[in-house]
Amino acid sequence: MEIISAKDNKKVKAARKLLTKKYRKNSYLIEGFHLLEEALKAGRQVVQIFVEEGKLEKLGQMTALFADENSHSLFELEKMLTKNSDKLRINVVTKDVLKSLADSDSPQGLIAEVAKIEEWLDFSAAKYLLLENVQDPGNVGTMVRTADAAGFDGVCLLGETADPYSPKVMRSMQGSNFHLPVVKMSAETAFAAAKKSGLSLLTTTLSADSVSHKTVSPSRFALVMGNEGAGVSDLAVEMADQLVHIDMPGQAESLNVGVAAGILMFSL
Ligand SMILES: C[S@@+](CC[C@H](N)C(=O)[O-])C[C@H]1O[C@@H](n2cnc3c(N)ncnc32)[C@H](O)[C@@H]1O
Repeated sequence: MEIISAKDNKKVKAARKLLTKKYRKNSYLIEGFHLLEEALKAGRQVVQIFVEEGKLEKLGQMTALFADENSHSLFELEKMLTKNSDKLRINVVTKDVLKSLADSDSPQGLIAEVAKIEEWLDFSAAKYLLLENVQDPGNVGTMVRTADAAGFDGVCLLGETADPYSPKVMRSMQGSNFHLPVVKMSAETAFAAAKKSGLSLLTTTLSADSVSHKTVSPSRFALVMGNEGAGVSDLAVEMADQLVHIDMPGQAESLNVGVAAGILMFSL
């Protein structure tokens, strides 16, 4: 198999072009074997892989572990790997080329292009996290990961919330997006649908009419977290069944949104 090195200027350029958003319709990039493993476990379709030279065998071993007849994409991947078919593109590159193609400084040996799927969320389960205009990718990814860890049933990204497919959000989700639905929606649709399905809308705000989270214990709820600067919208306040805050005995004006969400997701 051919190995693309930094000397193959044209090929490196072509690879970079393939990975740019413009040339990827309905797909996104992940980095590292761990995230590829999570994507494969979730049965996602892998479109192409850039793997560091010397790590092809690791890729083969890992994907072979997942290959089974119930998982078409994994089965295909394994078949492609062994038969070197051109359907799934596997590009072997030198370490420095991989680094130059990656978004992060340490892509951990691999970049994979994964096809997007249509995700759906109907609010029929017990616990949902709604992020309203949360802009920091690290905050968004961390909250999705925490929602997964705390056993939430889905996360809605409302308004101007950071794109879940951006490399930074993808990295900080650490594969949790493969465990629970992460869906973009308008705030109006999400609040109305959550309430219609009988969930209590718990809006976090530091306003004087909010109550301490220790006093609320809803059985099914949607928790609304707000923007890092402006907090939640007026609509989230109007539609709320309960306005809640975490008591802060110290002098800080507010908590980081990811920290507040973490406390609430593990205590409500
Ligand atoms: C930095 S705060 C926004 C502060 C904004 N000035 C306000 O009044 O809401 C960002 C988000 O973190 C959450 N948050 C921060 N501190 C909180 C607290 N003590 N209790 C509950 N949520 C909190 C809320 O979701 C808030 O919208």
